[in-house]
Amino acid sequence: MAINGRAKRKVTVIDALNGEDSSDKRQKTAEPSTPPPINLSTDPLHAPHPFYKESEENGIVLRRFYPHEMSNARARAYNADEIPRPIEQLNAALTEASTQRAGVKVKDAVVHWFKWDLRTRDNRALAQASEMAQQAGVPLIGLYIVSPQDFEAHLTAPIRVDFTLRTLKVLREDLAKLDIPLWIETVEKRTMVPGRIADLMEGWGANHLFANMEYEVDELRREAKIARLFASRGLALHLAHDTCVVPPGRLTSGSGKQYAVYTPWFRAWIRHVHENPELLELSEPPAKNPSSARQRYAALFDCDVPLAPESKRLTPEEEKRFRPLWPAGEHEAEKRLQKFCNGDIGGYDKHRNIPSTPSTSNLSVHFASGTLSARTAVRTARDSNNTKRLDGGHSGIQTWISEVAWRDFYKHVLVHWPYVCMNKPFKPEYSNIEWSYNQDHFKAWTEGKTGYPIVDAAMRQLRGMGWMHNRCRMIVASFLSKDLLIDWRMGERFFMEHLVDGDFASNNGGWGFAASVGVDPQPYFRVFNPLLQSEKFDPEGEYIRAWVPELRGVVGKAVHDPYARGAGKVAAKAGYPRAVVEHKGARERALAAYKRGIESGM
Ligand SMILES: Cc1cc2nc3c(=O)[nH]c(=O)nc-3n(C[C@H](O)[C@H](O)[C@H](O)COP(=O)(O)OP(=O)(O)OC[C@H]3O[C@@H](n4cnc5c(N)ncnc54)[C@H](O)[C@@H]3O)c2cc1C
Repeated sequence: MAINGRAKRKVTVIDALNGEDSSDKRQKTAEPSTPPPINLSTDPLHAPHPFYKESEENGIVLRRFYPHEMSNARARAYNADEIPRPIEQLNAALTEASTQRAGVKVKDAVVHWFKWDLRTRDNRALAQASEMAQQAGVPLIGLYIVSPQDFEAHLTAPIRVDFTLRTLKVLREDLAKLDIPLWIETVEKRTMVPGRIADLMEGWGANHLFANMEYEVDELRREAKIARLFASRGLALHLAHDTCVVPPGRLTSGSGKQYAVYTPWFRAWIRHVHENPELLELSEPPAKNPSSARQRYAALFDCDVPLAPESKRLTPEEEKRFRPLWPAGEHEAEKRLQKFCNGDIGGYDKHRNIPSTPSTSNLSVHFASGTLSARTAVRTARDSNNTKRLDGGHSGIQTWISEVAWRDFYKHVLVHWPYVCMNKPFKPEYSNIEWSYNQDHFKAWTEGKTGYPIVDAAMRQLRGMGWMHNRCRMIVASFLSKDLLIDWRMGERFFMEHLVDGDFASNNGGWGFAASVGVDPQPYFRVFNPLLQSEKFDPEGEYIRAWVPELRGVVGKAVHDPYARGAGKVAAKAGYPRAVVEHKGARERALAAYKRGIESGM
């Protein structure tokens, strides 16, 4: 299936280099123990960005897995269509294999590869796999690969890994009721995943593999590799669009360009869904396997869900704290969605910015893990409205649907501007800002000890729950990148390492917005004042007192700024820190640094 296709391409840099694309080469050679060599070529497309050392030394570019930070020229070459995007490379691989794929006969079984689509209901590729299996009268097999190196490379938080493994248990049980086995296997080296899947398929006598698309760069490149490998081994790979309501690449402006601004994009999104109602049609869950599957694939039904890799394991205390907060599996997602659509969605537009009230859906973990599809969510919300239009009727429902659409938006961005997935900001010139790497300040931020109560409450919520309210995500991201002038990518990384709902596109998009380096961002000269944000969105200080016990004894509005509002003694006695920076001065410093960086012309 070709998507995001482009009729005609200019002569590309790749062509000019006789097919040598350093990023592809990296995929073939990168072994985590030996970082890829630094190419200090003077060719601007291959030379690193002048600040590449800072990004490596501060854990932003993981050299165990990836090459150095690319030059701005290389990012711009993607924008100028001079370097093929990973999605285009995947489409090319799928197109190359299309004739061969069409000729592949169904043999003994059909396989669905679960990734971040851990559900049986409304799962596009799973439904297609089931249909093929049914038509051929053969069993369907589920497959899940645990890839510890992907967890490392993608900074997957232990709480997210734990949620995933618990979800796999639910999924395995649900599939078993349909006599469908779920085979779960750990593959230590991520470069070995394609070959291992092919081996498993051959071992099971299965020729067809179905999977849903993932839009991050590593995954697109891996799938391109699988498409080619499968073609060489007489197997067939089928990919479906599932995670977004509108598949990436479908929405373009009047002049044929991808949208980089949300509002017109959202109007186009609404129009497109109204014109293509099938986008909100739900897929059938898989059908029951023939009972012979139980004998034939008996060993696959015995498969255990493994423990998390050691570096991603929760402590017993964390397990006790987190697990009741985040019940796993698609049934929980369904329950939560129904409850929200029958209740809080009504006041969502009014209350969603108040972090002390449970007014948002708390469904992000389910969207991120694929225990809930965005289609089901939008459709359920729409059906609880008094109109079939997504932009009509109840304003709480409309607003919620428009928030779910942000998730689509950031995935569309990722596909068209893939270098955002390679540690580059959407606007390459924002790479030239001279960030601070002050470790004391960064530590104070991560620990919720900056002396700014709203920031500290939010960071402690993140550590305490593995989740943070959206308003607070914006406040702490702005504080890190502007008040502390710390490289926003350190914050982006810290979020991924701690969020139960960590999703690359939404996290990167959110950081890009708040740090003013992303697509459709806050202008850089708009710097959140943490005190004003605190007074506006937590007027009574309930959120602050819930998460910062040192300030529970502070009465009234002093809780927003205890040392400046006469509550210094209480705060100091309870051990609450003084502000690490003074906001007004920090703001001036940030404005100057942003301006200098943008105007530096690198
Ligand atoms: C700096 C920053 C980092 C973020 N990192 C992530 C992340 O890693 N994973 C993640 O899912 N969301 C992220 N978000 C978006 C948003 O904060 C969360 O989706 C939201 O707080 C989740 O709570 P909820 O499910 O109750 O949301 P609701 O308010 O109920 O919204 C419903 C759903 O819409 C989507 N959504 C809502 N707001 C946004 C948004 N601004 N961008 C993208 N999708 C949105 C989410 O899937 C969410 O579950 C980030 C935002 C910022 C500012």
